[in-house]
Amino acid sequence: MELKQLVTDVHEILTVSGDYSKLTDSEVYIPSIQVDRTNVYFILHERQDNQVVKSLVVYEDRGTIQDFDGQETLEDANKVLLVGMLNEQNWHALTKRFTWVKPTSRHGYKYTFGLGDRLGNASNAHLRLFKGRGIMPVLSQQSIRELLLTNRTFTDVILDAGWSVFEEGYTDGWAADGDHVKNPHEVDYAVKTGCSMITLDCTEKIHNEIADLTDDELDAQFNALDEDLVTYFNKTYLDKEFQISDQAAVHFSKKDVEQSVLIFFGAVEYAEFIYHKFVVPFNLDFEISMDETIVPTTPANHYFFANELQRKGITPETLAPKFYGEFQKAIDYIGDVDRFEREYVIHEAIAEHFGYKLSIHSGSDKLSVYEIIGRLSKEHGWHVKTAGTNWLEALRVIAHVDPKLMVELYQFAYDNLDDVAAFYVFNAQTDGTAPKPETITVDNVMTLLNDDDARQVLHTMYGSILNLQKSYRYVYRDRFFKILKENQDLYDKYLNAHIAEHLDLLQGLAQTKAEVQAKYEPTIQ
Ligand SMILES: O=C(O)[C@@H](O)[C@H](O)[C@H](O)C(=O)CO
Repeated sequence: MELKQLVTDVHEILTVSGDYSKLTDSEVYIPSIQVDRTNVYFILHERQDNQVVKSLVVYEDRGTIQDFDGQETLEDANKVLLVGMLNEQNWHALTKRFTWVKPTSRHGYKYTFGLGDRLGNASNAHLRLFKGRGIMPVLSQQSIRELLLTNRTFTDVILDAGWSVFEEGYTDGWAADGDHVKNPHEVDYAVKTGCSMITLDCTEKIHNEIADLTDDELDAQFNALDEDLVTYFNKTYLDKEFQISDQAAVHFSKKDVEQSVLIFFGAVEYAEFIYHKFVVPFNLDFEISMDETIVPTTPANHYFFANELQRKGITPETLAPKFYGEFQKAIDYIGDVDRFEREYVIHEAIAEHFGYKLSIHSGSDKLSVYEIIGRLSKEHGWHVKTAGTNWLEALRVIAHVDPKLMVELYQFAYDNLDDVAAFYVFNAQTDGTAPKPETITVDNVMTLLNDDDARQVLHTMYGSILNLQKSYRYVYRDRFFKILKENQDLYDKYLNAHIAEHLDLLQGLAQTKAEVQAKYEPTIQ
């Protein structure tokens, strides 16, 4: 790029008083322009080999610009024009000048939505969709499992999202979720790399095996606890009914008390430990999740958990119970929707009573229940987490642009599904109903992205696909990213339709799955 031309661009920006629509240089990405007195910052988009190459342009006082890392600079009177990469040093320098570029707590935002961008190239499209929607995007939301499988770090994830925030000029606030962190080591890592939020996954502290005990065995284990605990739990809960709202009450039978204690109390104590070690000292936005366990969280379990947390002085920002029915990855809700609604009313009342919001995990594609969640949590707010399904939208681009490659990817994913057996639990893994690869051709490959079982196979196999090597070279990764880079507009269109379906239902802009599908899906065929 021509530095003198960029100085001319800066002067033009400074003279047009905020109306950038007629800027001469079309490589200046208009949403990114920031002017602070006579300092100017923007992202330059240069087209090379059908791809957009992005650079940061800074025009600042000579005395202050030093903390940026420039590849090229040019002096202009008492100013310096600098062109640099979208790297960590430059992002930190920008966050000192524009606080909104940094992730922040969800506290005070009524509706928040986790986007889980596994590839680091979906946030621009997401931000364009979220502008003006009144929902805070948790752009950076990755589980430790995803980091391991994609070979990324929390720093990579935050930087990818943070640069998109700057590029799109998104000043309304965004968050970074260290998702499904399970032990102090992982929490520490999330906190120190700048996550504004953690999701403490209590799975390993939840004793599912208790649910299989007979009544006598349950009773014996409960009564083997120290006497003061047994007395306290019985006195507080046994045969008590807690009226938590006009519509909702929670009653504790003997079994409810004993199961709640033996299944969940260890997790309560663990949450207390993490709270004092990390949440308070680092002023973290705190979510507690118990969704990836085997036993559903009954209303009694949920009330018990929340009440014990409150007794310890802990109010998380959000809490994710395991709701009735199945929230499997990358497909719609499985279960009786009416019963889901009846139980959701009680979970919502418990959350409101204790002062936090419900968090809906594995939220991608749960279009059959979003109208319910949006309606019942409208007053108090909600947090919904997608489960990395932007990856499937990326595969939709591959299927569209290079169907032969997509046929190959599916064959590979299908044949190597054991790779993810230790990471994910899902139907398609076990029931053998996923389409047989020999039935998939370049002509029907697109159907994979709309087939539940095929979606699950592809959704979970991202790590194996991206990291497969032969002779020390990636087999798919480079081709995959090249296609995405060359077709970012198509990818953005798919991303937009996918997430917009969720948001419209949650926001009450549509009432049924069929309605949002009819609205968005014809646009992505
Ligand atoms: O694949 C993952 O580990 C994540 O996408 C995970 O499913 C996600 O963070 C989640 O659980 C959201 O509910």
